[in-house]
Amino acid sequence: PNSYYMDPSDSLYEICHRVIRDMTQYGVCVLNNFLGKERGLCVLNEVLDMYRSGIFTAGQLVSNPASTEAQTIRSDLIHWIDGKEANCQYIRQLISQVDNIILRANKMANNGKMGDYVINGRTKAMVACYPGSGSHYVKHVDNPNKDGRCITAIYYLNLDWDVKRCGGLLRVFPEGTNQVADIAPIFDRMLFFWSDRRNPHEVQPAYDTRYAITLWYFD
Ligand SMILES: O=C(O)CNC(=O)c1n[nH]c2ccccc2c1=O
Ligand SMILES: [Fe+2]
Repeated sequence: PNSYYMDPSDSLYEICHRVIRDMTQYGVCVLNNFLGKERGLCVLNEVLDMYRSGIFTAGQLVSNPASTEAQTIRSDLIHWIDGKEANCQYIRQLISQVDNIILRANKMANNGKMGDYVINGRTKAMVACYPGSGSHYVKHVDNPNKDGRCITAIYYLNLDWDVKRCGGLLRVFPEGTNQVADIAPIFDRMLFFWSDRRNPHEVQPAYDTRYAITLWYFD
């Protein structure tokens, strides 16, 4: 699915129409320039301040099967927020913007269902940081066993991210095709995909600090 470059003049209607179309056709939707540079930078700065304050919890330790020594690579570091915390006003605005799109798209989609779901809630926001040095996330399905999560929404915050230099590519392996969707975690990019077995995906080793904010919507 070629990603869509948003324009500040895009109406909520147009954005939702695009989300519905891509989710229905590909199960994946990419929106670039989601908040615009200024507000995107405000969100990034809130995340950087959070990270520097050290409240992120240690990610899983993954032993590095490739190497012989028992070197372990720390993978994702995460922190859950509901957006009402202090110094999170721009993250809160991001969350409500995504809520508006999902809930409106849900209404607009045929018979009030996007896919086969009637979305009625979401998780808190998970701020994730891959601290470079090869940190990655092995191929997985977010919701393999019907835990209620149906849409994964990820907002990327990485300025001047060059996958050739920094790695950290998100590769989605949509079920039923040998086509993969390669999504670079570039600044101000918004990504939606079905959370279930239709979209196995992996985060390839990152060699720079890589930030993202994820929301899971459930029915
Ligand atoms: O950052 C990305 O591009 C994709 N990211 C993921 O697929 C992803 N999926 N599930 C998780 C569960 C716990 C902590 C981090 C994660 C995580 O980064
Ligand atoms: Fe995932």
